Amino acid sequence: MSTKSPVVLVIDDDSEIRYTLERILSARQYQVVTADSGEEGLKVAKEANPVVILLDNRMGGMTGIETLQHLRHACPKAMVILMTAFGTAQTAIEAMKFGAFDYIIKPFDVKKILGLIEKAVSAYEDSNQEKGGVAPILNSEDYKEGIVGSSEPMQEVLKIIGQVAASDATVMITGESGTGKELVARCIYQHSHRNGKAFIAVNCAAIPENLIESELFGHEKGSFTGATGQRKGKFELCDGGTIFLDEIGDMSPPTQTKILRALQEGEIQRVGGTETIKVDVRLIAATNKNLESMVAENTFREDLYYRLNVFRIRLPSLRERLEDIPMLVEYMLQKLVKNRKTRVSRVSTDALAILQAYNWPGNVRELENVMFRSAVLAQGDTILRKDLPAEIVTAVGGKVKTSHTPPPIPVADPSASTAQAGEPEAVAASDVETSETPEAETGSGVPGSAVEDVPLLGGAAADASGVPVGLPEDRSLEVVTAPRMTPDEAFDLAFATALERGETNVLVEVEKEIIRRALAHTGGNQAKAATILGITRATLKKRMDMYDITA
Ligand SMILES: Nc1ncnc2c1ncn2[C@@H]1O[C@H](COP(=O)(O)OP(=O)(O)OP(=O)(O)O)[C@@H](O)[C@H]1O
Repeated sequence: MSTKSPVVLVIDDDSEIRYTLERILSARQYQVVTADSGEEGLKVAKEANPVVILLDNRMGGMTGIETLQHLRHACPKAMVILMTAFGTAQTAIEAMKFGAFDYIIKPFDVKKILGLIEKAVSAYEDSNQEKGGVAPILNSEDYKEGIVGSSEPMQEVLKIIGQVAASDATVMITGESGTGKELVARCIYQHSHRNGKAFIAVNCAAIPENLIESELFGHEKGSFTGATGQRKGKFELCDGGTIFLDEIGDMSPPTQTKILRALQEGEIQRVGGTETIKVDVRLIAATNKNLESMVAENTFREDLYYRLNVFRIRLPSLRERLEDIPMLVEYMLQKLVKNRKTRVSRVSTDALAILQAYNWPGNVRELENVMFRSAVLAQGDTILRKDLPAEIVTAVGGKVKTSHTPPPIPVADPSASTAQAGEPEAVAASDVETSETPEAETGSGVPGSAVEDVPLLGGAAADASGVPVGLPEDRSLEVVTAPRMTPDEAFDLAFATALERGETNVLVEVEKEIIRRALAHTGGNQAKAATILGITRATLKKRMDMYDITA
C-alpha cells in the first residue's frame, strides 16, 4: 500500500450502511467519502478520485449496475465492489462483465469486506504500474439466466462467465453430468457479442461415429450411402454464432483434426467435398471425461486440447454445493407451477433435510427429476418426506435429524413475481425462520416475504440454512442476561467474552439483545418497542426478520 491513505467511496442509499462502513474504514486508515445515490456517487467519484468504490446495487434512481457502467467512464481506474442483497446470477455476471473488481453479498462479514478492499487496493496499485486500459464495456441487456446458486463455488462460476463472455475465446466447461454445462454455455452465449446469432448445441456422444463429421461439417451429394443431397453441417449453419460441443471427449481423432482446423483457420470442408468454406464460429466445449489423461493416452489431440482450454470453467457437483438446494428447489417448483405442471409450492422441512443430505450423483438434473416426480405424487400443496423417492430416503438413512428444522420453503406466487425468470426473488436463505415447532409435515409453515436489502451492522451474512456465515458457532452472549449483574457488569463481561472469542460481531449481538428486551418490555408490541428504540416499526420488523427474533 502506498503511504497516502487510499480513498474509498461508499455509494449506498441506506444511511446506516454508509455510517457503518465509514466508521469501520476510517478506523483502518482509509479516507472515506460517501454518496447516497448513483447520481451523487458519480459526482463524488470525479472529485475524490477514489481507489475503491463500494457500490450498492439496489438504490432508488440509478441502480448499482447502471452506476457501474457510468463509473467505468467517469473513474476508470477505480476498483468497484458491488454490494448486493442477493447473489443472483444476473447481478453477479453483469457486475463482472461491466468491469467490477468483485461483488459481495449483504449483509457481510467485516473481515470479508476489509479483505476485499485490501485486495482491490493492491490490484489498483498493480494496474497503475502497467499500461493499458480497462476491459471493453458492453451494453446492458435484459437477461434471463436460469442459473441458480449462491454458494461460493457457483459464485465463482458466475464471475468467470461474466469475464469470458465478452471475449471471443474458446471456453472449456468441465463437470459431472447434470451440473449445468449446457446451461452455462448458453449463458456465455447470451452475454456475448454473438447473442442474436445462432447458438447450436451438439451432443457428440449421441451421434453415431460415422455420422458426426457429416453432422458437424455437412456433406456433398453421393459422398456416402444415404447422402442423397448436399447438406450443410452445424459449423456452416452456425456461421457468426456459437457452437456448443457437448461430450467433446467422445470424438474420433479425424473429427478432432477437422475441429482444430475450423478453430485455427476458420475453414471447413463438407464430407466428400473439395471446396473450402470459411466459417466464423465461437466454440464452447464441454466434457465430463478427463481430457488430460486422454491426451496422455493419445486418444485426444494435444494441440486441440490446448486450443480448447483457453478458458476453463469447472462446474461443482451438487454435493459440493448442498446449500444451494433450497434455492434450486424453490426455483424448480416455481417453474413447475408457472408451467401449470403442478400446484405444489412447498417442501416440508423433513423432506428438505433429506434432499440436502443426499449425494446427488445425477446432480441438478436428478434434483429436477425428483422435484417433478415428487410434486406429481404430493397430495396437498407441500412435498412431504413420503413423496420423495424411496431410494433417496433410504440412501440418506439416519443422516437426517427431523426436528428443530425450519418450516416449509414457500414458493412465491409466480404471477406476483417481479424477478426475472431464473432468478428466484426471495429465496430460502434469510426469510426462512427457524422454528422449534414440528409443524413441517403439515405444510403449514410461515410464508416467506421478499427480503429487502438488509442492514449491515458488524455484518453477519446468512447462509442457506439461515445460520450467519463467518461467526463462531456459539454466537450467543447469554451472559448479558445473567441474573444479579448490573448492566455495566453484564456489558463488561459480554465485551470481554467477545474479545476472548475473537468475535467481530459484538454490535450485532448487542443489538439483538436490545431488540429482544424492548419487545419483552412492551409485551411484544412492536410499535411501542420501535418507539423505545428510536427506529421505525418497519426497521424493527426488518431487524427481527434478519435476526430471527419473534415478538
Ligand atoms: N445452476 C442451475 N440452476 C438451475 N438449473 C440448473 C442448474 N444447473 C443445471 N440446471 C438444470 O439441470 C439440467 C441439466 O443441466 P445441463 O443439461 O446444462 O447439464 P450438463 O452438465 O450439460 O449435463 P450433461 O453432461 O449430462 O450433458 C437442465 O435442465 C438445467 O436447466
